[in-house]
Formats: sequence, C-alpha cells, structure tokens
Amino acid sequence: MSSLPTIATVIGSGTMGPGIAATLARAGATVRLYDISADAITRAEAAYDMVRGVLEAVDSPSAPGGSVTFGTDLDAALADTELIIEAVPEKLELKRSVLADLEARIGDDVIIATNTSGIPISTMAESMTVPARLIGMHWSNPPHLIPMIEVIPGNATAPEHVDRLIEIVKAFNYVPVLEKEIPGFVENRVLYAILRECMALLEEGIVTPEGLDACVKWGIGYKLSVVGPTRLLDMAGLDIYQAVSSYLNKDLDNSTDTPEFIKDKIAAGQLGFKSNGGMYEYGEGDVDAKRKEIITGLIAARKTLASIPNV
Ligand SMILES: NC(=O)C1=CN([C@@H]2O[C@H](COP(=O)(O)OP(=O)(O)OC[C@H]3O[C@@H](n4cnc5c(N)ncnc54)[C@H](O)[C@@H]3O)[C@@H](O)[C@H]2O)C=CC1
Ligand SMILES: Cc1ncc(C(=O)O)c(C(=O)O)c1O
Repeated sequence: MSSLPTIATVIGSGTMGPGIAATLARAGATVRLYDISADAITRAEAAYDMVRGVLEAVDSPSAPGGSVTFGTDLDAALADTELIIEAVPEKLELKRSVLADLEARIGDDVIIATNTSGIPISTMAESMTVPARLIGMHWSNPPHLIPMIEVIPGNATAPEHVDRLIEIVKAFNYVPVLEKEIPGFVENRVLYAILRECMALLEEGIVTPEGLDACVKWGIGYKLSVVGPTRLLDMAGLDIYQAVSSYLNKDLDNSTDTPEFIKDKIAAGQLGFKSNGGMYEYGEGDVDAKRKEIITGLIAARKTLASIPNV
C-alpha cells in the first residue's frame, strides 16, 4: 500500500509545477495542477507532455493509475486533496495571499508544502490560521529529475506533518533531507557559496567561463556527485582540510551582494536562456539544443548514480 496521497494539488504551473505534478503522478497519485493564469495552464500542458517523455527515459512508473489534470478552478483543484504543494513566484506577500486563499477552502488536516527557495517557513506561517500545516518542501530544478527534496519545518509545523511529508517523499522514491530552518536552506546555501566564489574568479579574470565550468564539472562536481562533502573529508584526510583551510578560508570571496558584472548583464537584458544570452551567447536554436543536452545528461547521470553504491 503506497503512502502517497491519493489526491494532491500543485498551486502554480510555471517552471516547477509541471515537473512536480508529473513526479507525483508517476508514483500513482491523482494530481491537480492549478494556476491563476489560463495561459500558464496551456503552457503547463505542453511542458507536462515533455516531462513525461523525459520520465519515460529515466524509469518505469513506480505505480499505476497516476494522472495530472490542469485547471484554473481552485475549488475543483482542492476537492478532497490531502497535500497541497505551493509553487507560486518567490514573493512573500504573494505566498501569504495564496496561503490565506487556500486555508479558506480546506480542512485543518490538509498539509501545505511550500516550494519556496529560501523564505523562512516560520515567516510565511505567521499569517496563517493553521500554521501547523505549513512545511517547506524544496524541490530542485528540474524537479522531475533531481531526486532530492529538502524538508524544512517551521517553528509551528506539526511533527506529524513532518513525518507524513517524509513518508510521502519516500513513497515516490525521492530522497528527503530533514533540515532546521535557515535562510536559503542547505542546498542553496552551499550552491550560493560555490556561485559566489565562481563569480569572483570570473570577475577577477582568474579563469574563463568555459574553464570554470570544465574545472567544476570534471573536478569537484564529478567527485561530489559520488562522494558527499563530509565523506570527502575522510577520503582526503581531516589533516589536509585543516592544513589548507588554515590559509585558504581567509582568502575566499566574502562579498555580500550580487557581483556588479552580473547586475550589468541583467540591466542589459541578458538573463541567460530566457533571453538568448547571459553568461554565454546563444544563436538560433542553441538554447533548445542546450536544454536537450542538459536533460539528456541529467538522465544519464541519474541512471548511473542510481546504479552505484551510496558511499
Ligand atoms: N525555478 C527554479 O529553478 C526553482 C524555483 N523554486 C521556487 O518555486 C516557486 C515557483 O518557482 P517557479 O516555478 O520558477 O515560478 P514561475 O514564475 O515559473 O511560475 C509560477 C507560476 O505561479 C503562477 N501564479 C502566480 N500567482 C498565482 C496565484 N495567486 N495562484 C496560483 N498561481 C499563481 C504563475 O502564473 C506561474 O505560472 C518559487 O518559490 C521558487 O523560488 C524552487 C526551486 C527551483
Ligand atoms: C541558481 C539557482 N538558484 C535557486 C534555485 C532554487 O532552488 O530555487 C536553483 C535550483 O533549484 O536549481 C538554482 O539553480
């Protein structure tokens, strides 16, 4: 008997919503994907078809009978739901407004899991009538391929909801990581520490973007995909870590703001894939090709990592 919710609802069908919905459906859940925008729902239906194709390449469904329906009718999306996953834009007041709208339509026993990238759960819960129901459930992009989810209770989250969400994440064969609440949570704090150093190295002309990507991808990226950072210390030796950190830590970048060259790019409308140029330039068809290469690579890496011992 699966521990998955029979019915789950995803609120917000943008970058993250369709992949989240597809992942739950592939494990047998009946998922309702809701958005305030009809255009977003239309885009989500196309995105879902693409995501299903990707999931077919990863593995077979872990349970039959799952489905995703799409709509802009909130009451229909919430009927008999056990779990709501909120994935609206990263704006605190918007999330608070959505939470209030949801709470007015659901029973006290329904869990709301927020996919916020780093807004403290306790802050979001302050305005809720049942703050115990809110819990952080941070998926990583692309959510249908990155099989790790951060589970972050707020200071009012009911322990039974934490246990239930961890059970649900395991039921669709993802890896739940239970964390204490801290801005950015664990994954993005580590990612943004890495990105801060990377941007400083680029800004100082120490390495080219191509060289930096090759160094991180084939060096620490490759190694850390097999050996986690804590195990890596045992492999390298804590004495080595002490020897190097004693002089290197003080030299690492400690900027507290976004680098100026990044701000300049944003001001010039250079946002990356979404504007055909950012850290790299993209010609006709290049972005679609690069997206396909990334997905293909993530599928291959996921299948390989799933086939090796968890060291
Ligand atoms: N994009 C990413 O790489 C990741 C994003 N997240 C987090 O997930 C959340 C969603 O992010 P994205 O999917 O990138 O956002 P997005 O902007 O791509 O999509 C958000 C969707 O929410 C809809 N929406 C806006 N107001 C709404 C409302 N009142 N009710 C229902 N739907 C509404 C929009 O129409 C849009 O379709 C954010 O909190 C973000 O920080 C988490 C991990 C990765
Ligand atoms: C660069 C970057 N920033 C934030 C997030 C997030 O968690 O919202 C991600 C991601 O999940 O991939 C990211 O890549």
